[in-house]
Amino acid sequence: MTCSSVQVQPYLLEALEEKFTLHKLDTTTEPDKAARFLRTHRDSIRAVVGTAFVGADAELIDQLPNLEIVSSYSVGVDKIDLAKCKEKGIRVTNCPDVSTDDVADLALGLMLAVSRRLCPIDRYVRSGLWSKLDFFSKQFSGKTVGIIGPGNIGMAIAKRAEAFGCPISYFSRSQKPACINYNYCPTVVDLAANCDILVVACALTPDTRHIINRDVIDALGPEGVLVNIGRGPHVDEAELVSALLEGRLGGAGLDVFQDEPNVPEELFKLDNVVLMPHVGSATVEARKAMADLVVGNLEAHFLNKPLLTPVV
Ligand SMILES: O=CC(=O)O
Repeated sequence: MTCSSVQVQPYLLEALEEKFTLHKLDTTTEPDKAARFLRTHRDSIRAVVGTAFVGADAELIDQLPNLEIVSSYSVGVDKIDLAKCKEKGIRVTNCPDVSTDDVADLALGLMLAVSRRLCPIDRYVRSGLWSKLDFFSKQFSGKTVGIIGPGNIGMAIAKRAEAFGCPISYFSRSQKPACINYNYCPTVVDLAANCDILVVACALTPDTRHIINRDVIDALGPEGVLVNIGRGPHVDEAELVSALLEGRLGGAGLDVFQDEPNVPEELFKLDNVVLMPHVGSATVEARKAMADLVVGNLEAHFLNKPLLTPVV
């Protein structure tokens, strides 16, 4: 089995080591080392454990002739070549549901942090500027929240925002019966034009890449806030950065970036932006439950039992 060890809890590594023969592919080291690793282990590897950052692309899959399953320590499976897995009969599992509350909590945290300017005001206090600080911020309660992708996470965000008295609008390809109390917008531009805070909560697919483009940003406007807890490539980052620098967008709360771990440096000097290092699901509780699913899926596969959370 191979495991990308970036951002993996010791708990998961220990469980994998106890139950399987684990080879750790450290993707942060030089490419030569990774190539050597694959040459050494390619024939014995029957399972890959991926993460939200490193999955199994066509190149990796092609190098592993005996690969049977990719068990991802993530909800999103955008780093796995699903078509290739289907074609080769390789099973794929992910970790749905167990981090929904934590990701939704972080989305609300980002909305509150940007609206109430929590980070810059905290910095003023720490630097002894209590009496001089500009402490005014914008109300969050009652603001219209627009959700792109009313799936499990999107609905958990909506439910929390409703408790703050926020009317909810949403965009998805079709109207959802579960969203009967929410306002449906048939396009993302329409949604952006009709909300104060726009949240990206959909899966990353070829259709949703750059779903936040210049037109959407302009429709959200200089008072609008963008929150992204989805994936970096959902947003045209160059457009986002210029809109923020030019004051065409009111603010942003970002947990994900186009080229992680690289964050556009221009954002560092902006007080209306809150930056997180892709940690939506990174609570001890959620990551433990995710680790249990990764191991449970692998055990089920090797015992010929039904997978717990199959994707393919
Ligand atoms: O981004 C995190 C995940 O997909 O679990």
